[in-house]
Amino acid sequence: MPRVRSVIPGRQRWDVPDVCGRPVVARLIESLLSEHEDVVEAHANPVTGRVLVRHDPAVPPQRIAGLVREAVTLTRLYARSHAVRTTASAAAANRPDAGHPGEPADPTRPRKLSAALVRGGAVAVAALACGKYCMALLARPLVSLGLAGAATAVVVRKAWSRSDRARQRTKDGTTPRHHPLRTIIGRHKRQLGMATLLSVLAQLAEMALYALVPSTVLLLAKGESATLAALGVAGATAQLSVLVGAALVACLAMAALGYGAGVAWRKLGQTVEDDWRTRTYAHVQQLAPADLESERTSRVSTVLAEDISQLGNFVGGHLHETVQLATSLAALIPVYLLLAPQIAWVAFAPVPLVTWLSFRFHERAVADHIASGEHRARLSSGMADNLQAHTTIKAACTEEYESTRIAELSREYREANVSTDRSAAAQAQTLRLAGCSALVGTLLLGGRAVLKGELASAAFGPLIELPGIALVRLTRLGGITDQYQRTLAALERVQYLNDLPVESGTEGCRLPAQQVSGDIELRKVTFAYPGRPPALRDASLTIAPGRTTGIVGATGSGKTTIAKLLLRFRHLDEGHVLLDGTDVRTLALPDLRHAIGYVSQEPFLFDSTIAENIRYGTFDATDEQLVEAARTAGAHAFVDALPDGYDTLVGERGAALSGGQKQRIALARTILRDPPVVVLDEATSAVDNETEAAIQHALQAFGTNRTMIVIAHRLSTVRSADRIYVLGSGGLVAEYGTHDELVARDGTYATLWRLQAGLRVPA
Ligand SMILES: Nc1ncnc2c1ncn2[C@@H]1O[C@H](COP(=O)(O)OP(=O)(O)OP(=O)(O)O)[C@@H](O)[C@H]1O
Repeated sequence: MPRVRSVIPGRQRWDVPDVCGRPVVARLIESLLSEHEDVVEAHANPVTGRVLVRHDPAVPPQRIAGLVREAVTLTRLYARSHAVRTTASAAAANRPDAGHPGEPADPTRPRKLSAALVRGGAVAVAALACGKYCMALLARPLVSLGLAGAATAVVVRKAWSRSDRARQRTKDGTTPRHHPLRTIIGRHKRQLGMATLLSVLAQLAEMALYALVPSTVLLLAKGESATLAALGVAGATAQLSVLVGAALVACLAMAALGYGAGVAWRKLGQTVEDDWRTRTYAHVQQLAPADLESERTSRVSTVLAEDISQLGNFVGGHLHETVQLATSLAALIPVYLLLAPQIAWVAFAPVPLVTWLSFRFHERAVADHIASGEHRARLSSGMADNLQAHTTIKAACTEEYESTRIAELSREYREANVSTDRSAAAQAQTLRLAGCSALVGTLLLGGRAVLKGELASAAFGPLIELPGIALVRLTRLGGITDQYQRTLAALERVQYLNDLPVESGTEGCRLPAQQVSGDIELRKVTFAYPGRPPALRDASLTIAPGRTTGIVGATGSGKTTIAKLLLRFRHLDEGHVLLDGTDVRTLALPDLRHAIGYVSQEPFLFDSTIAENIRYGTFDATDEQLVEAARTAGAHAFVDALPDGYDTLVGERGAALSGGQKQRIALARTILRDPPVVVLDEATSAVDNETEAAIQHALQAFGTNRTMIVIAHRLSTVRSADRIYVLGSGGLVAEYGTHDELVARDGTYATLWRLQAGLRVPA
């Protein structure tokens, strides 16, 4: 049965065992899901058996789950009615191009096969019947080139529609206004023009060189070149010098222009990548925290790193190849038509075949690479886990077990690679063979034409090797098309991220931090995280300006959520959150966030020095101010004791510091900012009681005339607060008062206090 792995708004991942090892089932499920208008993209991986469905986030997840189950059921029904393979046919299924045993046959396969047979038969019959007439027709250059062109177009079109899973769509499902390439290149059209020009010239220089070498050999054989003599260069020696000189110039031009083109394309690729990355990153910075939270961090960073690199790599590498291919074909066809029209057909006959083979082999190579990529991913994650879990491994004495496990993964990866490499080598040589057949055919027919005197050897000689250049480039067509498809898919993901709405509200009412008194009120607030029951239900409380207010309560009672709503990290569903009597939704967002300093339970430290971390957000603070803030946060003593003091590097996410030290650095950062309202959300939960008492003592002066909201589980943290709220479930205020009042009331707080103080709790 299909099993859901993860559900987040707009995306679901499923484990569908039916897909595992069955590409046709995977394709069927993808197309069944993609038919639904709510589904933006469906991808079924026959290697891992996973199905990824991207959908309109407004559609309830249950509906998408229903669609996935329905697609799996339909596929099974289809499999039962169409693909009961007999043992005999299973033997045939072992062919590399056959599907997985037991998987439903491609529904269109019998029809396709018979249509192909009919078409092939018809062509053969026609060829036999027409015989000489057909050959005469083919010998007409425009007819043969037209046929080769049409056949190539059919092959390309078929391959395109087969692999076109990443059709570009805009968010509302309409066709984009610009061609995707134009969207990718953006405003760098001049750079594109220059790179294209250099590519075209480099390609022409290369072709000239390939034409000059046989011309020189011909001159040596014949003793004179009639063409050069007609141009006024008399004598074999002079003619040889001219040809060799021209070859040298072509050689230099090819190298110089090739260098220029390579640099220009790479530069363009880098520029495009840099442009998209800077723009997208700036956009991501502006996203609302709720939107960013709903997108997985790993997904966003994959888009920012890999997808944007794909755009740059395609422009810098594959677009260059495409221009070279187009130039070689565009230059070759007129040259042949002009100089040797009678052999043009044989020179270009392999074009559709090579194109077809290129696509066909590429599809197989992709499947091979997916399989070996899967093994590589398993090996890498196994090794990463292993390295991270070294303490656990040592403690459990499982070193040998782990070594064997990694060796097994490595062996599987090696075997997958060996078979991939073998088929890659076979494919490369088959393509080469197909390409070479053009050379042999050209030699045979061209040679006969020369012998019969129908074709001048001076015209035939330079042409022999030229189709080879185009055919070699053609072998890359499958790869280029695949890269283009991948680039479109990457562009779609990048654009999706860029289409996420930025945080609104920069234009609201102004409230400069100096004018904030810090009067805060939650009025009948109801808020639920997407797909969850309300975290706050009709919650109301007031926080007096310039005072310290403690908020305590059971885990999950909504304490942090109150802070998030105050900072507008989330938008409430009902009610009001007021700062100085103004609804925070109407305040200018920068003003609101400048007015409130927030220290979370798990503070984030950047991979830089302690001083830089404390200064983060108050970059112009003096050293004295920095040390003073660290003192107030109880951080100075331990920082001072470090060999590098404030210049100590804290490591990735502050890995080189203890939890309590990190918290004190984060506290110092907020203290240095000096905001009129401070929210400490379990900000000292990781420090020992003694240090916390010292921090509280230091914070007393800092908290004077400042609104301090202290969220804590440890009641000693809020003991000295002017008012303490005790939250029940859904953020409802169970009781409030000062510490002494609450203890005297003998309610929830008093019970908790006795528990934490180690006093006996009445039964
Ligand atoms: N990003 C989120 N998505 C979905 N639900 C969430 C999210 N963050 C919190 N919740 C849920 O909202 C409720 C309130 O969470 P909140 O973090 O405000 O509680 P808390 O009182 O601060 O808890 P703790 O004392 O454990 O820190 C919890 O049930 C929690 O599971």
